[in-house]
Amino acid sequence: MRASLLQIAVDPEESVDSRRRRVASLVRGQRGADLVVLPELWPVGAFSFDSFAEEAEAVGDDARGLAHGPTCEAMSAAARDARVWLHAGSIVERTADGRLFNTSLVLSPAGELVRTYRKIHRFGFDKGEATLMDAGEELVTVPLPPTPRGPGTTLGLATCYDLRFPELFRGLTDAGAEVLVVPAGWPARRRAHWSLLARARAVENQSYVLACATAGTHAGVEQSGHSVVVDPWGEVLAEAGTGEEVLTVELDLALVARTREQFPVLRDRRLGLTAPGAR
Ligand SMILES: NC(=O)CCC(=O)C(=O)O
Repeated sequence: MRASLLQIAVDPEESVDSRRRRVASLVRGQRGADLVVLPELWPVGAFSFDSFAEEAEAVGDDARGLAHGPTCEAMSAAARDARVWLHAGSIVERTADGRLFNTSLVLSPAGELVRTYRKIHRFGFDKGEATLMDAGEELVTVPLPPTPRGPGTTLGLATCYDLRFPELFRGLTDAGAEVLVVPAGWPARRRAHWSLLARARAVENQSYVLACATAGTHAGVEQSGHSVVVDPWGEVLAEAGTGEEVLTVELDLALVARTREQFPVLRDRRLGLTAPGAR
């Protein structure tokens, strides 16, 4: 499977509208890839808390006749034109009852919104995202069908701060995920954590990790960049620098099963142990 990660620069000089148009054209340029991945909250910026409410968008539902917001519309058209599966990163979703979520969108090569994932672990402790948004409650996997180039696979979805919670990734692995996709807006000052955790999640789950971050500086927070693709053995297949960049990588999907068979660490788990006296 050919995957392209688009590490998008989010800077205050560019309006949300023009970034949306620019990113749509970058996605259109990825024809030939099977899967394209964008970062977390790239339209508005993951740390632009003051703009969350203003830039919040509806997530539509064709079956119920509910219109899509502008990012979903633009990404749907771009996925269709490029004929790629598109993990369009995340947007600020506003629900009909006015709540906000950090919601990832997965679109098919026909431009159909097939799944959404609402970020489960909100970042900010008692500030920012953690106070402005509601938390998702559901683990999400997305089956991708085989292509003329190779077999199908199952994506497991997580977003940025989720990377610090191994139990979420183990849940995705138990649900069949083989390729863990992590859009992020990760600050440069914690870049060492980002790289370490992306490799850790790949090694412990014997899965590919596609971790796609933003570049640039917004709301005074310099972004890490360093999007990275890690294989199930923990090898870094490709890593971006700090600027806007496209990483294109060929994934040998059979390596997931081979690694799990040859080094069956997942089979050796001891579940249900408790400390003496624990209730
Ligand atoms: N947008 C985020 O979730 C940021 C996470 C982060 O900065 C960290 O975990 O460190």
